[in-house]
Amino acid sequence: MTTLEIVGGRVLRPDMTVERADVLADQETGDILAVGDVPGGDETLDATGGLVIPGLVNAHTHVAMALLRGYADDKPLHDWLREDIWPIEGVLEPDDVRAGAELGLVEMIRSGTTGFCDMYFDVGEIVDAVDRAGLRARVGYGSVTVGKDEEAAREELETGLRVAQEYDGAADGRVSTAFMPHSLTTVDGEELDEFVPQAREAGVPIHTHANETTGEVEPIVDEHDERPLAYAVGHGLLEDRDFIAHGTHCDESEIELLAERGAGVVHCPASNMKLASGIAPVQAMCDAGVAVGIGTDGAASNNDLSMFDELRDAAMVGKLAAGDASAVDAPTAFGMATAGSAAVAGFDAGRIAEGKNADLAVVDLDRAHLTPHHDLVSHLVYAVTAADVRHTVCDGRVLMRDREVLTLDADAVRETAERRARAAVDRAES
Ligand SMILES: N[C@@H](CCSC[C@H]1O[C@@H](n2cnc3c(=O)[nH]cnc32)[C@H](O)[C@@H]1O)C(=O)O
Ligand SMILES: [Zn+2]
Repeated sequence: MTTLEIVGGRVLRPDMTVERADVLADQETGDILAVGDVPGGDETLDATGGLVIPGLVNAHTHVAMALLRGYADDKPLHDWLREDIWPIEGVLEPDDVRAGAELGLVEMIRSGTTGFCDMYFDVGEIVDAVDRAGLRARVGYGSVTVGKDEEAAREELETGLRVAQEYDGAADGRVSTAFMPHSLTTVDGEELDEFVPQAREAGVPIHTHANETTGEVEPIVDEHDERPLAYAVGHGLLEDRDFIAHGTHCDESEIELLAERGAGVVHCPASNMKLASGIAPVQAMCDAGVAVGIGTDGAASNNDLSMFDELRDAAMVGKLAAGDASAVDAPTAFGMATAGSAAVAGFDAGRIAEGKNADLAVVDLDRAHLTPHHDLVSHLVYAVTAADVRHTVCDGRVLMRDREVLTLDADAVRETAERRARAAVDRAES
């Protein structure tokens, strides 16, 4: 057994209290062995002046879209996808997806994110990048069938199933998968009826975008005379390991349905604000007992992958939505982005406790904007930024030490991404 010891810092415990403690991780199993007074480890990380926190879990993103950051802004979802994003995604090559994924992974490691859920294409490239970068991920192929002929539509869904089976357990078990029909309006009900049972048989959960905009809710209500999430249940979705992205426009009956069935929701506040999609009723979901996590969505609708920005957005917009300054308080927000997101993703992470995955980050507290230390959970949600993250660890392995990313060559990743992004834009616009 080789061990990693994180020494000299304070530790955020699962009950959101902070104590002076060291953490010992087993680097073979990737689990936390002990928190408190621990024996010396084979490898040491210095956390003096820092706070050891569970690594953040970005429960819904499209990591390779880092390549499209700033490519198309200031439009609503429908136009943004159809006029800009889908056309340029149509010219992306597997090496572009790899370059975008690596760029996004560097940004995640730098901002203390240790796990994420991803929906995209060329998933093999993403899995390879995750394997080398050292993070934990649940990945899938986003199947879109709208506007496609029958054969192409079937191919999309078959690819989704094949990808979910092929990569489950990859990267020494750090990669898991899901079947990912893109949304309730871009895949139709009969297609779900045929493919959802096959995903169940394969034993993978199902992840889809749902109720993101009113433009996605209205057609389903008009055509089927039921709310989208009731429609989803009618087509075999929303079992307890399943999770939806957004849930921006959920009424009371849908919140109840999610709670009853145990399906998760990933709140993406920045994307919802930027595309003016709406404001998710997050406090009401939490009150009803819905499993809620937080995600950034892709960097083209955010425009960054820092979960610290997302935490602040989630707390702020949650208060506005509820008309109540006590809604989505700091411990609730931080819990959603760690244990909440981990539960939605199906990761045994999100808490610093014995037996949990050793997925964590160390935040430097000795900074003017984090002074004084009245309440460190408040700082994590309202004041910490990505640049305050000093070390990042996943599965007991150090991915970033003293702000240096160890698993990817951050400069080379940035140069390749810049070059490939330019070439992709030239192809898309020629
Ligand atoms: N199989 C499809 C790709 C689907 S991947 C998932 C898709 O979701 C898109 N996407 C990104 N953000 C959002 C969002 O907020 N709502 C819906 N779709 C999004 C993303 O651009 C990508 O096209 C194909 O080959 O074209
Ligand atoms: Zn999305």
